[in-house]
Amino acid sequence: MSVLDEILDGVRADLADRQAATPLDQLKERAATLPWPKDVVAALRSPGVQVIAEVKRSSPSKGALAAIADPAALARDYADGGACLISVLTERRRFGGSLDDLAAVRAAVETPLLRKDFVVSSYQLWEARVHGADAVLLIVAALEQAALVSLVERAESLGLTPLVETHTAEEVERALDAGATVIGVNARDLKTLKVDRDTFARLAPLIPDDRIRVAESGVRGPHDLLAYASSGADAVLVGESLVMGRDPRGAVADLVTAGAHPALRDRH
Ligand SMILES: O=P(O)(O)OC[C@@H](O)[C@@H](O)c1c[nH]c2ccccc12
Repeated sequence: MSVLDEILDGVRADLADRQAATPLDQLKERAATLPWPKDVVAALRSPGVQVIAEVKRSSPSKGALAAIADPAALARDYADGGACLISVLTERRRFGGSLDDLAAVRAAVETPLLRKDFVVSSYQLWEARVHGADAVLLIVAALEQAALVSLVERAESLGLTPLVETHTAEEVERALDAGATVIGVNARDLKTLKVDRDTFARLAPLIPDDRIRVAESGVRGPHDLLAYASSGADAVLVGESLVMGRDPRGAVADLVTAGAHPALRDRH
């Protein structure tokens, strides 16, 4: 069984518990009282390379990364540093996250938020909405094509922008067939956890210019952002190097400054 399969088993078990505790109708009623989600596509289309900063306590590859006692405070640092989108891991077993983290971050910042989890059911889209997300991650490798297509459509109908994550040429094809506007290329293979920073450069040419290309994982600092930018990235998604550093606000600001270099402007 791959790491991804193991994660998905745990995700489904936790999901079943939450579904037993909170009926879908209750989530729908709460969602109806909330403002419409923010326009994440517009935020990602701003000039230059945008920075997506991630709140992540641990990972299957490295174990514990950072305690993050106060995710809201970290998110405020990310927002002050100029992040265009904040990703909040909500998976509990391997990443140490929760929907409470997402809600706490929502209460603290105006920046658009991404629910980062292993979404396998539309119930999780409603949860994302109710806890303040504007975007959701959909991982192609975790979903049958029919499920991917319906989750993309359902997310959009709830006002949530799907970030559709790929790792191979075939997965890019599936993301495009599913109608994804925002396509992520993860340098990390979720089946083996290996990182290959060349993955983005290989797959980016397969993604048409009218889509938004997000390079995910492995960004250690501005030089990695610039390398991804030269291969066509519109945004980079950064976790580990931000949560492990002493100055997350400064680290985001340095990335934002690199991404705002005049040579990288007006890519769209
Ligand atoms: O911590 P990094 O190497 O900067 O990577 C961030 C992000 O790309 C990574 O957390 C991630 C990418 N895709 C995922 C899917 C699920 C969980 C986590 C992820």
